[in-house]
Amino acid sequence: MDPLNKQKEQDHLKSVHQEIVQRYDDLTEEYEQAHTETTLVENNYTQNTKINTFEIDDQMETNAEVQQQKQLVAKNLLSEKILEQQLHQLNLLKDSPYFGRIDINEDGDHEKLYIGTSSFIDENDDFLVYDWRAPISSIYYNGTLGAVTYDTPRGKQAAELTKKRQFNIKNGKLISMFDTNEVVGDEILQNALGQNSAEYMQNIVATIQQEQNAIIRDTTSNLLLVQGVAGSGKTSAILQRIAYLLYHSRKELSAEQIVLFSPNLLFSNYISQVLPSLGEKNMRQVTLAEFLAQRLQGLHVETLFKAYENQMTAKANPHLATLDTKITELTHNAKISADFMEQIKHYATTLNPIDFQFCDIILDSKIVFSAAQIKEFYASTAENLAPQQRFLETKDLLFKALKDQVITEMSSDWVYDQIESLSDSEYHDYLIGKQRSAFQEIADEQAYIAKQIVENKYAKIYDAIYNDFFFDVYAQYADFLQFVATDSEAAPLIVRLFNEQIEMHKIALDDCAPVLYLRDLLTGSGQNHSIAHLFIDEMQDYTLAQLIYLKHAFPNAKLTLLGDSEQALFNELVLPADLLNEIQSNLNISKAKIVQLKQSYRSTQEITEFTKALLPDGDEITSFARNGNKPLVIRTSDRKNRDLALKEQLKSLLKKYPKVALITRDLSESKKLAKKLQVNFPVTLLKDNDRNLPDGLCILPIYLAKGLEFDAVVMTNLTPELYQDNHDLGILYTICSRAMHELVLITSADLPPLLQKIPFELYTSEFYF
Ligand SMILES: Nc1ncnc2c1ncn2[C@@H]1O[C@H](COP(=O)(O)OP(=O)(O)OP(=O)(O)O)[C@@H](O)[C@H]1O
Repeated sequence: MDPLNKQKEQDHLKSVHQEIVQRYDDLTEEYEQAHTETTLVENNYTQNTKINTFEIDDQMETNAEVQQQKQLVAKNLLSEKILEQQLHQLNLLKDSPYFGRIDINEDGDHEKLYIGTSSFIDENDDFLVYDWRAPISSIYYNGTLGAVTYDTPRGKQAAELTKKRQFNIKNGKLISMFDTNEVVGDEILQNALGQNSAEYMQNIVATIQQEQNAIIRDTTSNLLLVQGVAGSGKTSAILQRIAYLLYHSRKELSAEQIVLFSPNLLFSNYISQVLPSLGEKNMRQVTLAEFLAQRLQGLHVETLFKAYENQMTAKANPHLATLDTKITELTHNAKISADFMEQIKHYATTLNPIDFQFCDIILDSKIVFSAAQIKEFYASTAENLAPQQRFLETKDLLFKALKDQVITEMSSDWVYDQIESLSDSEYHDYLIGKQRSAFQEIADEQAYIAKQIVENKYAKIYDAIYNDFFFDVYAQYADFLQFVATDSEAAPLIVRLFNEQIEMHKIALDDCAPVLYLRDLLTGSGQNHSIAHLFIDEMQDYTLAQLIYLKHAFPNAKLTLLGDSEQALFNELVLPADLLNEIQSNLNISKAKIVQLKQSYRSTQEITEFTKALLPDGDEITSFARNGNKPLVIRTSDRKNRDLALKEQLKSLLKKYPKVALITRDLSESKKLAKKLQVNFPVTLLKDNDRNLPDGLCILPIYLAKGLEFDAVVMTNLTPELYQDNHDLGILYTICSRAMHELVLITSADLPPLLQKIPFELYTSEFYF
């Protein structure tokens, strides 16, 4: 780079930086002032609310004053919030005002535009920095030098791109810069990818690649299916996409209207800093286990991890399979299918009122409303209504009946006796919030208290009606199981197994989506209409039944689903195009689009070439030209030597890297290894409720490593017995592809069949005999 150019850029940076610092200081002052003012008004407001409100005139006046104060506090808080947000953005800009520059000729005008995480406009209304999400900034990501176009509200605008420059700026200092003709040049990307693994995922705003940009800037698809190979930036791209959508639809969309389903809690925490680093608030995050547990309160919901562990144990010990495991296996494929959900729908819409599984509403062992009575209420509603409307009307009838019951009971003797026995202070407690003048006579006052006493007695019944406790969805689902399996000899066994689990307050994962769907369809509950975008990461781990339920639960949400079928641990592998068709038709979505990402960024070229070779169609994956050591495959004569080799490798890797992971196929193996190694190393054994990924050696089962990455990954006990079929391939591929810089595999003397097909030149061999 010409030193003169560098000097010019340094001077430019200095002046922009100064302006940002100045604005930051001014705004901090403004913020502090606003904060003091809010505290003052708030104090004033609490004083005012303490004013005696007994006299009616005073009360009216105070009310008006309080309202005014309240509005003032709300207004001040809002402007404080806005200032806080601006300060946060300026703080990010202070550190690195921009990362790119584009020079364009547009209709004869020559312009230099600097691109950063948010816009910065000076006092003359000139853009010193353009937000990376501004339409014109797309040229930085998409364009090579020459003729380019970008979107404007008036349609496409043509321009000529004459220069594209990238900067590496830290703490307001220019570290390096490059001119490039590529989409986004290699040097900066090389630099970003060569770093050590960090506690939190970094944003990729400066180096977004063209194919990722297509995902980020898509605003028209109702279903965007991203199928990308391991490490291709799927997660990175969707987090950038969320930031983009928030910018693009600033007025209609807030972070609270976006939900991301993440694979585990470690992952949720790992990605939690990306949006704040882009100046945006985090979306809501939830794991499937959390979501289901929240909707099936009172039951212990089987997690995906538990189901996987059970599968692993069953596979390792086929001779131990019980009748229940066999039934579970037998019904698994049916229960996770779209057909099953369709049958639920059909059952729910054609259900005869007689078969509705209502249950008694009981208070202190006495039936308040019997199941038969509730059935009658249901039967009295209009037949032509949908079941959920009839259910809601039944609920209304129950509320009305309860109200009548309260009125009847108000004048009963026990209520009268209770009022008589009240102390003065208890009596007055019942009248809190009421004006003396509200009652004409003492009898009115007593009736008012009587109503409260009876209402208190029936509060639990009110809750029970409100929460639909008069409907037994589990009994209903058992009835449905009986109904769908009538032809099968196994029907009674299937129903028995489900009922037994419910009695033990447990539910199998396969039953969750169908049960919830049935409940929602019959009761009209469970739908959240306010969510505008639903993102599902690691979608290959979701069943079609679960996706159908999620679409039902968030009916207004646009879907972005991302995954890699090669990393399927829990389900069968499906080809991307088939997946799109299947999802689109079953979820009934128009405007669907699939984007495939083939370039892998996470690992060194050597590691990617190795992992590619594991897959039957691995040729489609492109590795990124960042070099390192070839993966090391150590063949050992026995378990003792495996352990020796493992310790030696871990010792040397821990000297080189902050984050080293020993990834296993299941939790029991992780536990065994942790026990064995903790004598020699500080070890962290990670479990499914852990959130933090500490430095040093982590031992974890593969399902917890989903979506994560480590400087070095080690696998041991790779024996031909354990790694042979396609299911094991998913496990092996997912583990290997977590490695950024080093990969070590410790095997038995005989290589497992899955490794035998890898060309020798793709790895270094060592022997430990
Ligand atoms: N354009 C990019 N610029 C810089 N780094 C990138 C880019 N794209 C991806 N990366 C890096 O590559 C790594 C993998 O990205 P990410 O985790 O988003 O991939 P993924 O497709 O979700 O992976 P997996 O499916 O294997 O979990 C991360 O370290 C990410 O920062």
